[in-house]
Amino acid sequence: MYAESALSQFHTEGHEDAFYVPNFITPEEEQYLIRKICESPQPLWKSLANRRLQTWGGEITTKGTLVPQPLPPFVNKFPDLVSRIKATGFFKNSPHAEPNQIIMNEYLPGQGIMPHEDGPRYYPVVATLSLGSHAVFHYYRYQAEADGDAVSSGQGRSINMIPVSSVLLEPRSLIISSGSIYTSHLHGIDALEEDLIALDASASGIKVSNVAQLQDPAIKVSIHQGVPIKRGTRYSLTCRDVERVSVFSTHPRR
Ligand SMILES: O=C(O)CCC(=O)C(=O)O
Ligand SMILES: [Fe+2]
Repeated sequence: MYAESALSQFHTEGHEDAFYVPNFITPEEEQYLIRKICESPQPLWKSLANRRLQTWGGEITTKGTLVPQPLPPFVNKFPDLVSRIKATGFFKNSPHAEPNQIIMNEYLPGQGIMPHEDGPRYYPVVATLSLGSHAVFHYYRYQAEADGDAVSSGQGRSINMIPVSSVLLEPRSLIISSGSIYTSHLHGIDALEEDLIALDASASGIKVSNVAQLQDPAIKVSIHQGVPIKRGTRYSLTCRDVERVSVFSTHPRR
C-alpha cells in the first residue's frame, strides 16, 4: 500500500480528490495491452454513437447488480493492473477492496465523452488508465440554482460548463477520482482532434492542473512550444468496484 506521504505527490493542483499517477505502466505493458485489445473478438465491442467500448468483469443489470464474469488475464495476471491499483490504497474501504469491473473505451481522434456522473452503483472511487494517446479530462460541477443561466443539461440539472479542473491524461497514466469529485461532480472529454494546453494564464489554450506532473517528452515539448497536441487512438480502462454482485454468473466470453 502506498503511504499517505507517497500519495501526496500524485495530488493534482486542481482538486483535492483527483490524483494523477504518470507512467503507471511501462511502454512495453502499454503495447501489450493495446495488442490484446486489438486482437479481441469483434462481438465483444459495443458501438455507441461516438465511441466503442467493451465491458470486462461483467455487465450491470437494470437493478444495479453486477453479473460477474472473470476479468481478462491481461488485467489481473500480466500486467497485474488490479493488484497495482489495489496497492494505491484507494479501494481499501470499497466493498471488494479492489475494482471488479472495467469499462474499456476506444476513442478515435475527434471522439469524446459528454459530461456525466458514474453514479451510485459503484463505490465512489474510479481509476482510469490511458493507453495509446492523451486526452484532456474535465471535471464539472452543477450550476448552483442561484447562478441563473442554464448552460447545458444532465438529468434535468444544469451543468456549469466552465470546468472546475482539467487534467491532461498522458498515455500510461492513471487518474483517480474519489470523494466529492466522484459524488457531486461530472466529468467528460471534449470531442476534439487536438488539444492546445496553456502553460500559464496569459497563454491561449486550456490550463491543466497537472502540468508539473507531466512526464511524456513529446507532450512537454508541445506545451512549451505552444503547439496543439494531436490525438491518436486512445484506449481507456475505467476500473471501479460495483457494490452489489449477483451470486449467479454468466459464462466467460473468451
Ligand atoms: O475514457 C475516459 O477516460 C473516461 C471514461 C468514463 O468516464 C466512463 O467510462 O465512465
Ligand atoms: Fe465516467
